[in-house]
Amino acid sequence: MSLDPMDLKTNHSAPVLTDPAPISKSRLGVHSSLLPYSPSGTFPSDLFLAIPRKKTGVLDDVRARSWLDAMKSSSPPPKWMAKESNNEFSSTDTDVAYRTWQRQYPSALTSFEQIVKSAKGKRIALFLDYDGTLSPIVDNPDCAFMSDAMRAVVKNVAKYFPTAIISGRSRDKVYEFVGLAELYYAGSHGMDIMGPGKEVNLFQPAREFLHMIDAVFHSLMENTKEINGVKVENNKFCVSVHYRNVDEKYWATVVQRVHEILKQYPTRLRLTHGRKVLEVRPVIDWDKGKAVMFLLESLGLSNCEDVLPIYVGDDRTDEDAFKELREGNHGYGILVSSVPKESKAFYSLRDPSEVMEFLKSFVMWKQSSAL
Ligand SMILES: O=P(O)(O)OC[C@H]1O[C@H](O[C@H]2O[C@H](CO)[C@@H](O)[C@H](O)[C@H]2O)[C@H](O)[C@@H](O)[C@@H]1O
Repeated sequence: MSLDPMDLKTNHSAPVLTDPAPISKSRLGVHSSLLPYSPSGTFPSDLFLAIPRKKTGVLDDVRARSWLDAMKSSSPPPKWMAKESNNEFSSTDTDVAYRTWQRQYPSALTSFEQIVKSAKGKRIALFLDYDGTLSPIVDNPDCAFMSDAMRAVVKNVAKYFPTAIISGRSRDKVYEFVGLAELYYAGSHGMDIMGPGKEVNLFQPAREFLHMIDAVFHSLMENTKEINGVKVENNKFCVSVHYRNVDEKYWATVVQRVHEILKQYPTRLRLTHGRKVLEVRPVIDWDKGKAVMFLLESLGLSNCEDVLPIYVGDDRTDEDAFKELREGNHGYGILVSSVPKESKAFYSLRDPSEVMEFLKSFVMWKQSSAL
């Protein structure tokens, strides 16, 4: 797995890039998929037009500048610069730092016995993130394929435990990558939930944003098209703007173009920051954590006493699920990371290959306990 520089920082080091005007509490719990979409007010009709921009290229907005800072602070200096300033850690230092970190976030592999002990008499529900968890991080998001071996293991594990894939990707895209009809899928960071079988929509809390997100996707495509390396991905209820392949000197331009679009929707859309990606999302009180709780409820597994939910993920958006489980004293979050970082998870795994080992262990444990 390629090491993502973003991992070198803790989750708390970068600002949270959210819109300041969250949805009102009165809408909490309301299935807004049941509400009609109203294109009034904040939805400009001329979004497909390129937006006139300043010639200077200097970021003129505090918020846009803080986005850029977050992108930069989550990337290490180039190797030559690190060497010159004597900043380069030896691999021994890195190993020591990782082992020290593991005291706080023990390996889920070495703690496997402990995990299954606490699962005794309980029903386990598995929640798996996709990118960086089931598939390695790669330069081209369209080529983030999971291995056949991983697919076989996920298929096996789903025979014994209800299993859901929770991803920032569109549900269709992640379904296409995973290809297992027997799973639950929550795409768009949990905003598009489907049950096993063919097209069983369970919940789409951001349905009213569908047209807006689509328009923003096209505007972002238009407004970033001349920036080399940018990739805009339509995730149905959110949009990803990837800058992994953009020269760092153009990151400010990426931010500026995203900001130009986003400021048209000051109360409707917000920006979050993932692994070399900016993500435009609706302002609704919904995230991967809420999706997990929704799925547990739908599965009739929301009784904490006899259910052990386990969530495996690598990204900031997975922290919402870790937090939900930790605060509800409800199962375990497992962070996938090959470098130390702060998390609400309980355990850790280094990379997707360790995730595969962990899932295999579950299958073996279940098979042996059925003998
Ligand atoms: O919730 P996830 O399943 O982890 O999805 C999060 C984002 O993953 C993808 O982007 C990331 O993986 C790409 C492929 O390895 C990588 O090129 C990119 O830099 C990463 O940010 C996906 O493309 C995004 O849409 C997801 O939101």
